Amino acid sequence: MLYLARMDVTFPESMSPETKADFVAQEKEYSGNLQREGKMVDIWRVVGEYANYSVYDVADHDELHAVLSGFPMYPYMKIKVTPLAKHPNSIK
Ligand SMILES: O=C(O)C[C@H]1C=CC(=O)O1
Repeated sequence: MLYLARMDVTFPESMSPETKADFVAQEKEYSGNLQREGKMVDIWRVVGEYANYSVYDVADHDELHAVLSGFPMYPYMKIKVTPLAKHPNSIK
């Protein structure tokens, strides 16, 4: 099943730059692994915001929840998920 997720990240103002940098590095590794596994199909930055749109190809809602809640930044994210179905006009 395909899902579109929008993730907005907000760190507490009290978080140190070192801790933020550590989260960014952990996130990059986790995200890279998901992409290599084919579970994250794409990820795009929302221009001007600390947010992304990303597309997931996973078995079901439960697997998506496991993937999303595994992000190191998960406690600092607001996530909105939209399930995707094939559009009848798609030529792919
Ligand atoms: O930079 C971000 O958008 C936050 C984070 C969420 C997924 C990911 O790969 O990075």
